[in-house]
Amino acid sequence: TPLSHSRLALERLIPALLSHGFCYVDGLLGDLAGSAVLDQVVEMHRSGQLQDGRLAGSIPGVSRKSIRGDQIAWVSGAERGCEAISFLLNLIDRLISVCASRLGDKAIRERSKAMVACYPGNGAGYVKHVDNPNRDGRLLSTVYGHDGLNTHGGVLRIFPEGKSYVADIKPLFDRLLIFWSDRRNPHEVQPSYSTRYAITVWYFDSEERAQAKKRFRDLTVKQENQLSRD
Ligand SMILES: Cn1c(O)c(C(=O)NCC(=O)O)c(=O)c2ccccc21
Ligand SMILES: [Mn+2]
Repeated sequence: TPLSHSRLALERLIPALLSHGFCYVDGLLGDLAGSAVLDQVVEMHRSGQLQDGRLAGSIPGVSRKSIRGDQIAWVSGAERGCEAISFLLNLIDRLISVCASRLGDKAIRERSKAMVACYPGNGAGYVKHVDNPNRDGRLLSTVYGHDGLNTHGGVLRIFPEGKSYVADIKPLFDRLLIFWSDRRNPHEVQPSYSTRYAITVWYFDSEERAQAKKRFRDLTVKQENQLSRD
């Protein structure tokens, strides 16, 4: 029920985010809805809707599979066959909106589309990175995992900035992880030896997002001016 979800947010998520910078909850949707989401993601994978993750700059002679095996698709939730994913996104939206007002003076008015990701279990993972290293507006990363119960590898390891410990979080079925997207949370996906599914949504800090858009506009204008002078 919605009440229990907002209480969950208040009692669990907010204190953890403020003290550790990340937090996960298990059993977010429950078995029935959780399985429906997993079924829709598996069907997207089976029907070839997930494409190879782009390489930053393709390295000649190195086969893509060896570096990046993740396959992704961006969904709004309105697509046919994404009804359960849409239900998940609405629930996460509600959770985040309850959190937003209590995470300092952050206004969260927009989010990314959902990135449906699959690691095919060939040992591929994702190198250590920060989601938002340069103030692109992303405030919170949410990762909804539903790996099969037998997870071989594929652990998400977070290296909380300035802390002496790391956090190893398995993408278990119906688990939602939330963490600050900025430099506080460098993280990696360790090599996965079984098919690993996850849905990621990023929530924007409206102020930071507006400034990032302005910087990008100024940069574009500057480049156009430079081009017209060349
Ligand atoms: C496929 N994939 C990712 O898995 C993560 C990521 O950090 N995942 C964490 C996780 O799945 O636990 C990313 O951050 C990411 C960023 C851009 C493109 C693809 C990406
Ligand atoms: Mn990431």
